[in-house]
Amino acid sequence: MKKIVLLGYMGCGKSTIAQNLSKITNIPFLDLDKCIEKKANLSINEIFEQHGEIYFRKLEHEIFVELLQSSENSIIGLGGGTPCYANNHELLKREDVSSIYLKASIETLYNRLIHNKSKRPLIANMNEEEMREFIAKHLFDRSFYYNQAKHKVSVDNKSVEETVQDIVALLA
Ligand SMILES: Nc1ncnc2c1ncn2[C@@H]1O[C@H](COP(=O)(O)OP(=O)(O)O)[C@@H](O)[C@H]1O
Ligand SMILES: O=C(O)C1=C[C@@H](OP(=O)(O)O)[C@@H](O)[C@H](O)C1
Ligand SMILES: [Mg+2]
Repeated sequence: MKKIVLLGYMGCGKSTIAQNLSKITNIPFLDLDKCIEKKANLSINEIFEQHGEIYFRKLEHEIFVELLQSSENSIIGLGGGTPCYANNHELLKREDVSSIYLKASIETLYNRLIHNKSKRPLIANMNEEEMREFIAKHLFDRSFYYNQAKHKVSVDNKSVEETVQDIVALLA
């Protein structure tokens, strides 16, 4: 049983690539954020608003562990913070896990997130200048955890299809 785990900062393409990689490989995909929303019956924003981030991180860890324990092969798209809490980065090293860091530049992340921030509570209320500064510092702080991944794929200036092909080649 193999788990292909996609990780990286908000906006690097985890959810999108997981879905497209699944189409090419016929391996079922799961988006951890979607699994969390289903379990809580709340959106990510509502979980942060009603219960706070610590509650979110606890749920995120519990469901990540649950997904890794299933006997099925799967592709799992993590949330941007998953590797950075509850020692989840240690789970990326498991024998049955192929962990892949989708590495993006600050510019790439900013350009993708500036039009996609409303459902991301950590940046939803930031203006452009605050967001650019936040991403730069937050990515730096988190890079230790992202670099625990077994593999790294740059996503800058690549189409979804090109990134999927990079991952297929990597796993061959
Ligand atoms: N290779 C790519 N090229 C251009 N835009 C992309 C690419 N991959 C993802 N996107 C876009 O970037 C945004 C964030 O993608 P998403 O999959 O939600 O990232 P994550 O799950 O890592 O936060 C979405 O609008 C998505 O359509
Ligand atoms: O970086 C983070 O801490 C988060 C990233 C989000 O997932 P995406 O990376 O899919 O946006 C989601 O888990 C939540 O908003 C927290
Ligand atoms: Mg996502």
